[in-house]
Amino acid sequence: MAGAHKIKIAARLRPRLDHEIDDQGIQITHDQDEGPSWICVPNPRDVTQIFRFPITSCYDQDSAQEDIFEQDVRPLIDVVYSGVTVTIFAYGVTSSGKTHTMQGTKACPGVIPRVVEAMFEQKAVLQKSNVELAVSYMEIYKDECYDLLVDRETAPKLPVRENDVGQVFVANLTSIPIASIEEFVAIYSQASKHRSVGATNLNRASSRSHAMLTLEVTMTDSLAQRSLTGKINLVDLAGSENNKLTGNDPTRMAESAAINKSLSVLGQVVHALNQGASRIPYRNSKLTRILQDALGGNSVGLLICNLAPGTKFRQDTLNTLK
Ligand SMILES: Nc1ncnc2c1ncn2[C@@H]1O[C@H](COP(=O)(O)OP(=O)(O)OP(=O)(O)O)[C@@H](O)[C@H]1O
Repeated sequence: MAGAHKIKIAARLRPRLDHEIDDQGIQITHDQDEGPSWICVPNPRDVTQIFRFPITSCYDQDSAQEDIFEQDVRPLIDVVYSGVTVTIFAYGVTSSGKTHTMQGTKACPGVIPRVVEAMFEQKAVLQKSNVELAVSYMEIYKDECYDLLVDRETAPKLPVRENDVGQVFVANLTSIPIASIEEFVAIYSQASKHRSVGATNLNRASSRSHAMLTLEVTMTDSLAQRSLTGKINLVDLAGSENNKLTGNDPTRMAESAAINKSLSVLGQVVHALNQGASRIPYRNSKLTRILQDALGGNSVGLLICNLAPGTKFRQDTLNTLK
């Protein structure tokens, strides 16, 4: 799906919110022909200079949840069912629209509910008895992994291990079989409550951790005695941090350092993969270490850069796009 690139990059600019000034700080322009769209950001130090970033999959303020799903996400469902691991990330500063894009609302469902629906639709098309779906859900907070499908009060930090063939995995992570969308919704809403309980206990907001929801499909051919497993990881990344706004609170500074380090390593990994580099720095953060198999090999990735409009986000937008 991504041509020469292992990880496709898409961008989505959210609309201006009611309390925000309409200063048209960040713009999207389209070429007349079929070429890429351009995200245009004035240099904060010299507004006569405009940085232009070409992005093939570009969604402007008026784009709908279904646009991004139909164009960039739905084609990946078949890829998952062919036994491949797919990972979709939402990346961007706080309030740029990551959660809206991934989760959405009841009226405007985002990537997660649409993926779940499409996974069940595809299951119904295939031989039902031989196809099983399971869900797991975890978060990475300050470079440690926590299971969101267990009670947060007692949840231990989960260790990251490597198996005999060098595959990295999170040990003891709960995986629950799901037979219907309703079952998924019940498990997911309970897990989301765990996440907010954890947030209160640890004095943090949920956007200060990375949340990874995984749907795994196992297709068993009993005659041939073989099974095939495909996976889709849906990752709502922590908001990238502007250190100037973080203040001197030691807890916040430690969170901020962990978030920025893991996001910067993710950026380096995506860049190295897309350049075909021989050394990929997966080991430099837990996020990329866990996703090592999901990012490399035959896996497929989609990184959605969420952008907030307005002049005050210019520097953050430049950091995201660079
Ligand atoms: N495409 C969109 N259309 C309409 N409203 C949007 C859109 N994207 C984001 N919003 C609104 O903008 C606000 C911020 O969005 P959201 O909470 O998704 O940001 P976020 O990047 O997940 O923030 P955080 O990092 O703090 O979790 C919310 O009120 C959301 O409803």
